Amino acid sequence: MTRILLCGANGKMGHVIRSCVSQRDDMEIVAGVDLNTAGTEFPIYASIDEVTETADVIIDFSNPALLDSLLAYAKRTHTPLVAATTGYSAEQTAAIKAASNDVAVFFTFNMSLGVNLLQSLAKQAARVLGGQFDIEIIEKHHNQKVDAPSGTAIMLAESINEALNTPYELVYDRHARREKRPVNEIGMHAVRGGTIVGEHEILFAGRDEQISLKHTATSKEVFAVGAVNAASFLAGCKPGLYTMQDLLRSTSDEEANA
Ligand SMILES: NC(=O)C1=CN([C@@H]2O[C@H](COP(=O)(O)OP(=O)(O)OC[C@H]3O[C@@H](n4cnc5c(N)ncnc54)[C@H](OP(=O)(O)O)[C@@H]3O)[C@@H](O)[C@H]2O)C=CC1
Ligand SMILES: O=C(O)C1=N[C@H](C(=O)O)C[C@H](O)C1
Repeated sequence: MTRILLCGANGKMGHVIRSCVSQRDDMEIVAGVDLNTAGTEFPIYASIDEVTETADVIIDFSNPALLDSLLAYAKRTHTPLVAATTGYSAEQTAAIKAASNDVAVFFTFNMSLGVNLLQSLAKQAARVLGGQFDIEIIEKHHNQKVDAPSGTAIMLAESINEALNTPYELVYDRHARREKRPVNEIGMHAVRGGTIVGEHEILFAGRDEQISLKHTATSKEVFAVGAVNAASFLAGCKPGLYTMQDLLRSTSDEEANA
């Protein structure tokens, strides 16, 4: 039985993770961390330092404000961490990666299978079209989202830059500019409204032709299933930085050996 410590346990994703775990007989949530400690079937603490239960893995869908104590706890207790929160500064992202020297960390800004494929398709398109087509990333999310642009949009832009010979500049705001668009930039656009779960489109716009790559999530379950599978994979892993690619590889290895 894999024992989970769930950070952000009373948030939107926290509730979907709880429902997802309740449908599995190989996992249980032993404790939670959240600013809202309203009681449930397991104890929820306001601070991670108050947690007394031992867990095999942490799943974090909370807020960047928790990061320092979260990483300290994971390292101190040698508990692998599935890091799913977004909105980090560059320094915080570097701290997550550095923590993986001491403890297993699964880090991605998007737990869905489809976005993982979108990332490689975007890289492939950028290799062919870079320097000729303008690249714009448009993401759409619900009106409760606090960070912009989304972590996924940043992750997609970084993947595109890995594929290009010279990285493009990420441009977040053109409202004060009075100049034509140079080709070596990626325009980043965040739309917020209603209950949109999550949409990411990469537009490659060339002369008289356009290619659009797009992923739409229609429920938060796609993220929860990915995170719970990642937790099951990560529990017991040695220190290191793990991504969706590692999870997919382990799943296909298991299928091949079955
Ligand atoms: N990687 C992925 O695939 C996905 C990532 N996410 C990311 O996960 C995060 C959570 O999303 P969502 O569930 O929608 O957000 P919510 O705001 O609904 O949930 C976050 C929860 O964390 C709590 N919280 C805030 N600050 C702290 C803190 N310092 N310590 C402990 N708990 C805290 C919040 O409490 P309170 O409400 O009182 O502030 C809230 O209950 C976001 O960053 C989001 O972008 C979301 C979906 C998919
Ligand atoms: O806040 C959300 O809801 C989501 N956040 C993630 C992000 O910022 O990329 C992933 C997903 O699109 C949902």
